Amino acid sequence: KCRLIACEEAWSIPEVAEELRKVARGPSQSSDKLLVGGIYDADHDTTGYGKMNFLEGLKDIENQRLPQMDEYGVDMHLLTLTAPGVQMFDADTATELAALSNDRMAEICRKYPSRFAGLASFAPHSPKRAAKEVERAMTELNLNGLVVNSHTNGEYFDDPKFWPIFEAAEAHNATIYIHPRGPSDTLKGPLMDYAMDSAMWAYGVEVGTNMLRMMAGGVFDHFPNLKICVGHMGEMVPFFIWRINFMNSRAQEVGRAPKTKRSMEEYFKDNFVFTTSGVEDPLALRYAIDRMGVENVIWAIDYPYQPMKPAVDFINDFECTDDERHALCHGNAERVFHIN
Ligand SMILES: COc1cc(C(=O)O)cc(C(=O)O)c1
Ligand SMILES: [Mn+2]
Repeated sequence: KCRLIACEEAWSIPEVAEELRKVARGPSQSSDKLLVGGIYDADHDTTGYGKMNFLEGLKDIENQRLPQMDEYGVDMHLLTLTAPGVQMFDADTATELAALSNDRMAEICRKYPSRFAGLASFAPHSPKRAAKEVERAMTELNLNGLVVNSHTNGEYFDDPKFWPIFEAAEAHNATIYIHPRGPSDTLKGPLMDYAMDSAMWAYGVEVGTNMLRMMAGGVFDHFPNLKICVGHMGEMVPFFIWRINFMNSRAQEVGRAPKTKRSMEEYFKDNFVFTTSGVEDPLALRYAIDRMGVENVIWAIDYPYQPMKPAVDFINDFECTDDERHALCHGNAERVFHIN
């Protein structure tokens, strides 16, 4: 039996849930408010999200999560503070709750060192304090990397204001997992109907847009050793990478896009890894492995938003070599997230 480490596993704490409940009742116009209302203010839910009641599963470790991990043979969950994390709060509240969440996460990892690892949160809208939290998380708390939920207040990671965070991440060999959230105010336009604001479509557009802005904006020329992880089979980028590369190269030639030292394909291959979270499609996985290299592909469940058993069956039934299985199921995760 292959060791199974699931690498996009959502979790939350009561203090963050309570703060999100206040956001749900507040004036925010963020596209995330639908989901936040449905999950954290479900008794007032007007959006239908609440019917899927994820909140118990998010806060739980011992009652459901661990027993299911035992039942289905999942050795570890790499925990992340679930989207939108602390990014809808003011910078001070966000900084405080990120630290509290990281402390709680570290406690769980200390209590169950062979079952849980964790990605630390930070407040991107307070970059200097975020860089300090990165250092604390990676040294004092001994956590396994970082997680952030794409944009903050509509700003993307090609903006140099965020670069102190990348400096700290690079210095501590901390991979940053860029997880989705609803589309920013400038992106959301036609995405707000038919439930397209959610994981069905806009989540991928939001993260994919952030990824391309980073690659085309030259972030990896400034931070050549920065490692980014994304979920959902690479947020559509692996399928589109030929066209992205061709059109960006042409844009650079005619001066429409800034010159970069390396190509979009090279940045995606060298500075990104991605997980299978929420895309349980064997053909998509086989393409991703063959196109981007198996060392860049990591198995994940996306619990509790995806049920655990189908995601385990998906990877156990996937046709691959022993080396590929080793890489997908735990080898890549151990390397990228420093898991023993
Ligand atoms: C933060 O809330 C989420 C909701 C869902 C969903 O299935 O509705 C999926 C994800 C996710 O893909 O991580 C996150
Ligand atoms: Mn997720």
